[in-house]
Amino acid sequence: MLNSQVLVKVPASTANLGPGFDTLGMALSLYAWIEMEAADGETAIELYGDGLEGIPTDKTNLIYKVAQLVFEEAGVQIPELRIAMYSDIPLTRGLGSSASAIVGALVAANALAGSPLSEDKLFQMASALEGHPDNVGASLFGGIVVSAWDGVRAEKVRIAPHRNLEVLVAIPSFQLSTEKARHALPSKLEMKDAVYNVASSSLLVAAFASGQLELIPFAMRDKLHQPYRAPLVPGMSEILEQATSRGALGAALSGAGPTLLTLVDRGSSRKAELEAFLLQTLEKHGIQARTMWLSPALNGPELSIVGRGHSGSFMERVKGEVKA
Ligand SMILES: Nc1ncnc2c1ncn2[C@@H]1O[C@H](COP(=O)(O)OP(=O)(O)O)[C@@H](O)[C@H]1O
Ligand SMILES: N[C@@H](CCOP(=O)(O)O)C(=O)O
Repeated sequence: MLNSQVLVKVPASTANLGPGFDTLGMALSLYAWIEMEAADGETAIELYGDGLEGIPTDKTNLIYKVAQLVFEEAGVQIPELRIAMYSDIPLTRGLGSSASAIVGALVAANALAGSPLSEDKLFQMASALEGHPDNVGASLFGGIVVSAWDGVRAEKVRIAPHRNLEVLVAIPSFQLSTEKARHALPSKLEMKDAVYNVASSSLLVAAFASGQLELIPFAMRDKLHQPYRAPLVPGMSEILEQATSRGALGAALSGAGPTLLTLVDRGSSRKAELEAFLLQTLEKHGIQARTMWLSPALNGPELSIVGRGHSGSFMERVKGEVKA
């Protein structure tokens, strides 16, 4: 049965976590909301929130296009849509905004069509659309997600994050597209660097799975992508080298950057020192940034079916002021 109007809250994500390039992802407590319904007239797309300038509000919009792929797959026709989106996830900063938009659109459109597609099917579609499964896996399943995609099929295992894990991100004011940061990568690697990353990434996954947070400083090191991306983010090398001596369990470029991510023990007494270190180091290199304390998000998308005759505005529903 088709639903009339749906609202989806979807988490941001951090990909790679250092050595797990295109493989590891963690959902973060920073969210985007997408509301979708069949439009009476022409398609209308409303964007709320800061920093969404430049995102198209016509049928070239990513959310609209992804929704149509779901309808095609499901064999239903809903060509005209009303879409509203509000997002706290900064765009093009390495916090998975595109993955959140894709996952939110897939889940919303599937719900609108009466949920004909399985969660696994949505994961396969999301991985193919994003081109790598790490961000979309985290946004879709929540927690820490280890995934592998061979270009045809993606498989994943979800790990519940340790309750003491906290996340501090430093988000530079400049944008860096994933596409540009992927172009900085070499086409060939030394065998010793590949071995280093297989070892680090495997150890990191085992540390997360077994709750051995004390292994994170050793395991969260990378020679596969971060050294090549460091010139794109002034101050990054210094932060990655020194963060563990300033109170972090580990530090990494978040996704393709430019955001820098540190994992922190929730009970640490050195949080203020670490935060100041991140901001001062970036500032020393001429980079304005803001910090945010986040937690791993334990769940993937939260879906509400907005009943007919509902009252209130989209933003009131986002803020939970109106019961959907
Ligand atoms: N809600 C959205 N609606 C439409 N397009 C979006 C939305 N969110 C992100 N995008 C697209 O994704 C791009 C950012 O993706 P990307 O470069 O991978 O960075 P990141 O995913 O790290 O924020 C934006 O420039 C925009 O084109
Ligand atoms: N594994 C990808 C992750 C990109 O993440 P994003 O949040 O920057 O889109 C990569 O490192 O290129």
